[in-house]
Amino acid sequence: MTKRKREAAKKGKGNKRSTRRKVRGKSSKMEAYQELLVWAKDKGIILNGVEPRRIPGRGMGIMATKPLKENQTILTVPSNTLRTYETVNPSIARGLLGISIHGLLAADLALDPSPSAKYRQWNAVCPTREDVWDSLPLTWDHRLRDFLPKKALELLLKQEAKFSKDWSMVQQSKLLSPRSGEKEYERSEEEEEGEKLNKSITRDDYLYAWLLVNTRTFYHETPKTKKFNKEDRMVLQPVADLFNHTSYDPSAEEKEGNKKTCSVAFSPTAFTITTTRPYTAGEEVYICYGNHSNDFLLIEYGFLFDENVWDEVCIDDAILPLLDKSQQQQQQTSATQARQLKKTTRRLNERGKKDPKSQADQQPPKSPKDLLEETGFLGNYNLDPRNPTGCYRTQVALRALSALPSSLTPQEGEKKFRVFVDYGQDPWEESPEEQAKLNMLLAQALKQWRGDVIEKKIIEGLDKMEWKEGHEKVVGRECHRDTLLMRWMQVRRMVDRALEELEG
Ligand SMILES: C[S@@+](CC[C@H](N)C(=O)[O-])C[C@H]1O[C@@H](n2cnc3c(N)ncnc32)[C@H](O)[C@@H]1O
Repeated sequence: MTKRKREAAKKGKGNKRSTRRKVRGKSSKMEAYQELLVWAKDKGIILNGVEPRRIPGRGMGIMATKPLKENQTILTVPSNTLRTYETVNPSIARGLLGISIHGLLAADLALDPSPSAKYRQWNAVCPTREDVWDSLPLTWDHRLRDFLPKKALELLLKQEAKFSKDWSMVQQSKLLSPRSGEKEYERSEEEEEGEKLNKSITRDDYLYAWLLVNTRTFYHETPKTKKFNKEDRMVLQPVADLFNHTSYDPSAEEKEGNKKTCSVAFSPTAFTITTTRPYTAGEEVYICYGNHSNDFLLIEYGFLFDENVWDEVCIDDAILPLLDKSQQQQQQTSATQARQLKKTTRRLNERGKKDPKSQADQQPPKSPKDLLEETGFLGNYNLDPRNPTGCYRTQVALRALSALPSSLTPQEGEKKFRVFVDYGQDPWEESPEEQAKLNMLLAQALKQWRGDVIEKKIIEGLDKMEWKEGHEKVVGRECHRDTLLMRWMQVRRMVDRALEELEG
């Protein structure tokens, strides 16, 4: 990878999607959103001082067209315009009993051309299949999964399992199979409706619809949806789904770029979006999809923030090798001790004496890993901008690693560790040297991880791939690898910040 490209990736440039989108049929998109406005007005959707616009790098978004005050309702979407499980074509709903609501809405989008025609203006402003394939890792070459951070990979595998379940229900339903032979009897209206479905959809057609639903639905709780699992209480909302996401840090009111978003509310009659601060004309108006890390935003929404106060990175791959190593050492020590004890016992037996050690004393001492497993603290260690030197679980793991070797007996070590975990007191705090040792332990683990994994395995690994599209050694698309590289630059930044704190 050239220096220029790497710099571009670092700065978050080189995003194919934004460049291509700017070039692709600008005027047709302009018309599309204007048509959407006419359509929305006709449906009773009220926009007050805001309009959809193309935003470079973010597809469509919502802009203030005039100065807005705080607490101003800027969008009202009547409930009867929502696409819900109840608006799904009845033959699809009947054919997919038991599927998730997500899967059902996706089937409706992919299979039913008549509501698609009804929502033509809305469909026209949705991201294209190419946009979705550029940005969402579920569609990427599987070999790139080796280059995803641990949490991102876990999320992706869960998402894939959900998708596969829904797709296999669609495949097993009769909705895709062509009917054999003409029916002799007169068909009912519903059967005729069913006949109109687009039955030849492929996995990719369904995946596109499924990912559109994934990125555009809103939580919707009504007396009827309350009987569903939380994740099934979802609806699609035309126009409201054009709001982009921003994060907000309530603890840093004055921080630049830290914008309050709008509030979203729903009643039995409508969804409303209301400003929570003033906006100037021409400013993009965001909502907040939740306090999400960049791994989450990447897998679920297909983008990364440059600065994200809710970001975090899992450092299990830095900490778990330390725990494994200390467990191996522990096992070796225990084996040596057991051999010595056996010898002593044999000698005592030969002399007709009893072994003075009780059975309890012969139990091998617990390793830090055993202790963490026993107390529910094994794994899920994270760094985040709010806790640059590791989350509470990381602090627990460091204490388990330090307690045993630094105490006279394993029992004493375990007691010290349990004072921290069970009683919330920190014996390490009393001694600056001990505190410094904990910091050093973490700093060493992070440096090793940065060198061996982030630099060598990931960044060099991505670099080694041929960066020219179409070359046989290429894995995935250039924009996919750029995104991965960008993510790892962010991870490395978080690690460096932690090292500054730990060593500074
Ligand atoms: C609910 S839609 C918002 C409208 C969308 N931009 C569009 O063109 O239709 C969610 C998608 O918008 C994009 N998006 C939302 N917030 C973004 C942001 N802050 N930066 C970049 N892309 C964003 C992502 O592609 C995400 O999957």
